[in-house]
This record gives sequence, structure tokens and C-alpha cells, in this order.
Amino acid sequence: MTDIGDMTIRIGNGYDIHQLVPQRPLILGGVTIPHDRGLLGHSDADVLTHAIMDAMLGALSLGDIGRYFPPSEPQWAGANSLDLLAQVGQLIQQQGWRVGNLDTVIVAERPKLKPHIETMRSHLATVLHLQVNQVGIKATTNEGLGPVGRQEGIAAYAVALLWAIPR
Ligand SMILES: Nc1ccn([C@@H]2O[C@H](COP(=O)(O)O)[C@@H](O)[C@H]2O)c(=O)n1
Ligand SMILES: C[C@@]1(CO)OP(=O)(O)OP(=O)(O)OC[C@H]1O
Repeated sequence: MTDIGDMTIRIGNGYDIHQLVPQRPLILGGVTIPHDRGLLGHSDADVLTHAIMDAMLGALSLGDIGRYFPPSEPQWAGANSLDLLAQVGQLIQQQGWRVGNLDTVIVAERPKLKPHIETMRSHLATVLHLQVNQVGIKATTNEGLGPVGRQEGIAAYAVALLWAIPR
């Protein structure tokens, strides 16, 4: 039951997009996916994991990942986004919250992501100490429309539902 007075549940959403370029690995949900191009970024540019972190932080009005892992800091160059996600998971827990469930969409024209989705779910669930059934990942093309449709980039959306840890 939703307890509005005590705010026992909170919801957040996240979005990210990165450019597809040659000679970069394509990493989504911590999984390296065979492809002729990868996502450009200061970190490993894992758009799915970035969107999830922003959704979790957003649920508690804690800002976005740039506040905790500024792209201007060399410390985060090449960062493994799953390591960053573990830190966001710890922050959420320290604040007295746990993830109820995550639901996400990856928007990518190519490659076909279906064969990799269960591995992504498993990686994300492990890092956040969740059951796999608490992590939803869907994939869709952009039907050839816009920059994602032209394969210039890959985008991801995430929603996170958080529950207060009973005291
Ligand atoms: N990169 C992608 C995109 C889509 N899928 C799967 O294909 C289904 C159909 O996609 P549409 O965009 O044509 O609706 C979609 O439901 C996904 O299951 C995929 O695996 N990888
Ligand atoms: C995690 C960070 C760290 O530089 O990753 P980036 O690869 O810069 O990706 P972006 O989504 O543009 O910003 C988030 C950053 O905080």
C-alpha cells in the first residue's frame, strides 16, 4: 500500500544517449556486445546503466550522476558504469531506501539486443543485490527515425521504484 504521509515509495526516471563511433566497445548493462561501433563517452558510456542511476537518484531528488561522477574529473575516465551503479546502490541504501523494481527501454537500431538482455539483467541485479525479476529491460528500434534511427547513437530510458527500508 502506498503511504503518502510517510512517503514509503518513491519513483524516478532517467534518460541518456551516447554517440556511436568506431573503435569503441559497445557496453550496455555491463555487457560487451559485438558490434562494429561502440558508444563514445568519458566513462564506458553505458547508456542503460547511466539511465538507471539517474532514475534511482531522481527518485530521492538526489540530482544526477554528473553530481557524483563529474565528466570533468579524470578519475572517471574509462569508468566501469557497473562500479558507479554499485556506489549509487550504496547511497540509496544509506538514505534508507531499496529498489522495488527497475523498468528500462534501450532504443537502438542495431545491433539486435535480444540475445544479450538476460545477461544484462543478471549483471545489473547482481550489482544492486536484486532478484533478476526486479530488473526489466526492453529493446526497440527507432524505426529509422532521427539520430538513433540513423544509427548515430543509442539511447536508454529507465524508471526506478524505491521502497523505504522498514525501521
Ligand atoms: N536493437 C534492438 C531493437 C529491437 N529488438 C527486438 O525487436 C523487437 C521489435 O523491435 P521494433 O523496434 O521493430 O518494434 C523488439 O520488441 C525487441 O524485442 C532488439 O532485440 N534489439
Ligand atoms: C558517468 C559519467 C562520468 O563521466 O559518464 P560519461 O561517459 O561522461 O557519460 P554522460 O552520460 O554524458 O555523463 C555522466 C558522467 O557522470
